[in-house]
Amino acid sequence: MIRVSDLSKDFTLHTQGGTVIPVMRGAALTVAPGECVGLTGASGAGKSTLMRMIWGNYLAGAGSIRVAGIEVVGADPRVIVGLRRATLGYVSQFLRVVPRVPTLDVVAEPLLALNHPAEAARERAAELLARLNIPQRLWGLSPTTFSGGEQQRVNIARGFAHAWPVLLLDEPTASLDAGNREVVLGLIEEAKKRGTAILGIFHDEAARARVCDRLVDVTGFTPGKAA
Ligand SMILES: Nc1ncnc2c1ncn2[C@@H]1O[C@H](COP(=O)(O)OP(=O)(O)OP(=O)(O)O)[C@@H](O)[C@H]1O
Repeated sequence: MIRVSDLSKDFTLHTQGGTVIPVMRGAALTVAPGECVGLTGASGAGKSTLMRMIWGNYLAGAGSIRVAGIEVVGADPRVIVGLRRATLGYVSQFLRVVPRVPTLDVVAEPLLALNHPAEAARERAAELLARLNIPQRLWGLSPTTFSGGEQQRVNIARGFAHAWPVLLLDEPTASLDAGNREVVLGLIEEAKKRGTAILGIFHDEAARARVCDRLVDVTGFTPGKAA
């Protein structure tokens, strides 16, 4: 479902005399349906950069990223938008939302974008919000004023609203209490069972050991540090 091959990336610091920083060389990995692969490597090794290239936010310098058979490197932005709508989900570390949109709609939005009936979309959103212990009195409010942990749980609910066949998870259990962490691990396990291909960054080692089938150390793709 995800196939990365011979991927490289440099950052050019335009505000600092155009300094070019090579951050990735020859990155390669695959994630099969129903599999969860964890990215490891020290801070700064390039885990987030690799994830953002797959998501289509960072441009790759060279190489190939195929998500459900679609080439992401050099893709037209419309292709990326289409891929994200139906195929590729992403739970980032922080929730970014349009202000004033109620939480229930924030979570239902991916389903509404796929033309699911509004009532069914909101039902699914409510089910996830309840499961993630967001009090019902908050559902009608914008999550912009929520606590960090509440925002993260809204983000996770949104990330699991649609059954995206491919899912990117950036520290989904960070800063969650034990009960909510358990809920998130359960959601990940359910997604794997229905065949979702998952690529994740988990600093929570116990969570990683529980849900990941394999680990890929990105240090092997860091220029000058290759094993
Ligand atoms: N937008 C950017 N502009 C310039 N350099 C960047 C940018 N984003 C990341 N980098 C550099 O790329 C390298 C890899 O960073 P990245 O955030 O991918 O590491 P990471 O493995 O996810 O680290 P962490 O575990 O600390 O989140 C670092 O040296 C970082 O400074």
